[in-house]
Amino acid sequence: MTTLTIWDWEVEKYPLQVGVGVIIGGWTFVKLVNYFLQRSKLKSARVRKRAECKQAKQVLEDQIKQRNISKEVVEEITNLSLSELQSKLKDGTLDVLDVLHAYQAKALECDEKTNCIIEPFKEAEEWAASVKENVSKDSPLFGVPVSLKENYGVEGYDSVYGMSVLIGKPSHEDSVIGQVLRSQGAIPYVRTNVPQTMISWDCSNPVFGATKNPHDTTRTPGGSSGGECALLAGQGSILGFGSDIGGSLRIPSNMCGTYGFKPTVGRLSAKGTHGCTKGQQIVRAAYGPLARDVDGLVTAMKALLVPLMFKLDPTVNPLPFRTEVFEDNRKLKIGWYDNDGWFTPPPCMQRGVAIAKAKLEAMGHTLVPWKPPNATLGAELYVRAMFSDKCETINEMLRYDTLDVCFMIQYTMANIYWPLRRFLVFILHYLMPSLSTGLKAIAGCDSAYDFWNLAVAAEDYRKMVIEDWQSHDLDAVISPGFGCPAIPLKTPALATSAVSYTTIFNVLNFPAGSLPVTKVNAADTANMKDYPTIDLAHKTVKKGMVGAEGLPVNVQCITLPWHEEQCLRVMKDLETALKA
Ligand SMILES: CCCCCCCC/C=C\CCCCCCCC(N)=O
Repeated sequence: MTTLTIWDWEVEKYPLQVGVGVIIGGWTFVKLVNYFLQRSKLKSARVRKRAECKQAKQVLEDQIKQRNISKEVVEEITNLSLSELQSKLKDGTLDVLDVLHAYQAKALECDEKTNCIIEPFKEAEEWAASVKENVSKDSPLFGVPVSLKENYGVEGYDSVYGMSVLIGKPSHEDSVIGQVLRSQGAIPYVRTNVPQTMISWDCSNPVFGATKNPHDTTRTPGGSSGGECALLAGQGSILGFGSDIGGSLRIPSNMCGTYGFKPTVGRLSAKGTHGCTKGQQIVRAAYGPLARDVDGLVTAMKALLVPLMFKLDPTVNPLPFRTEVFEDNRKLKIGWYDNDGWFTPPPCMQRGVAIAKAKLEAMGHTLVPWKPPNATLGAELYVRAMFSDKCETINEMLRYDTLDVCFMIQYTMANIYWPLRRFLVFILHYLMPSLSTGLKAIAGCDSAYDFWNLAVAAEDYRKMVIEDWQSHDLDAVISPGFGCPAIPLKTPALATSAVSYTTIFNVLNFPAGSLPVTKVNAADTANMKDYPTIDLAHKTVKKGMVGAEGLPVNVQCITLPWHEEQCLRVMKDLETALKA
């Protein structure tokens, strides 16, 4: 009888070992082949998607060339404020199509510099014609071109947010915000870039690449509504719409010197929008406007808070815009803080608050020191909620994908094996306490029981902060716009702790807006010599501040839930005082 030998093994002698070996080897081989096949499928999808979007931009560019619209006209139109543009569209001095064409041209110019646009809407021209035909000139957004963050669903377009697995899965309907905007005469014309997963304050992904800051293209525009703010700051948009689950409307506003407003969750509809944390209900995403001035934010809120939105999405609070609250001129008691005790912002951010405080005081308001108690607990609750599923939803989506640098640190921290995590949490507690807290919190929840307790802890935290706020009889609060101004591309993930200035108002679900107050100056950078470098985040910010002169510095205005109009009123007062 002949003996079957495999690599000198005699099968008859070791049948079990050989059998197990063949099964394990075969399984590994199949898994590996599948892994590489899936990866290459996703790579092809990315290549195809990029090519399609590039082609759509090229088609638009060719149309713009044919239209022969002069650079002067483009500048003239795109330099108008929203209220100027509205009145010229209304009285017919400007035509809806000319305005659209000017913004399309300007948007492509911005994109060339910052890579802020994913793609133009092919139907924009058609939509503009329909507005001219069917929408009254008295409608609040008659003929106003608007840009949309990529996670707003638009029929026929896929919302990918940097996850290749979502390519080729288009939305079947428009978001409610998109529908209301169009009913009010607005014309969506481009969709803008975001960071992979949108759980990052940078703005890059493996599908569309990195968006850059128009003030300094070596720096981040912030995120996750980074494409929107880069476009607004470059005058390529007059009104944009984004989302905010940790500062995504306010962080890029701070980095790009634009205006952003995050309402209470449920004031504006989330229906028809996308994101990978939809199942996480402790800290929910808010949707809101981005603009070039406070009036732009107010116009957008007024245009959206209408019966059509309440009908299309009966889950929102049917509260129309309360103009009497926005226009009230009662003097207010406003709390202020420039350090939350969790992350030390650089001097420019503290100077921004000092400027805002002085301006508001000069207007007759009373400013008192106040900060949300226990910012460390606020940060911990935020991270634990965001990763309460132990990152499984995202892990599943990214299984065969290329990981972007903007999400690499969060991903790695969330996926560390538990014995190593425990060890690192213990060691880092003595070396870098905030990183230790973050690493512990990012482990998420072990059970539904654990998740319920987290929900209770978040509720208790909200109650405690509201009580403290009310015991000081505050109408509003001002704070740094973020933990730092724009830092170099690819470095935000190393300074994630700086998000505590914005994430806290997502945990609390308070309305919060961001507006520019000043720019980084030479004294600010010189004062960095005393800046603490206690951990990686502070070190990253200190390094990032080199050469930061001229970058925008924003402040945040915050009010209690559902007091959007009062928040916008404080922003308006501050803007007026700054411009005086
Ligand atoms: C708030 C404290 C951060 C502790 C640092 C360590 C853990 C990092 C984990 C998650 C941070 C998520 C940052 C989200 C920024 C999201 C902006 C947005 N989409 O609204």
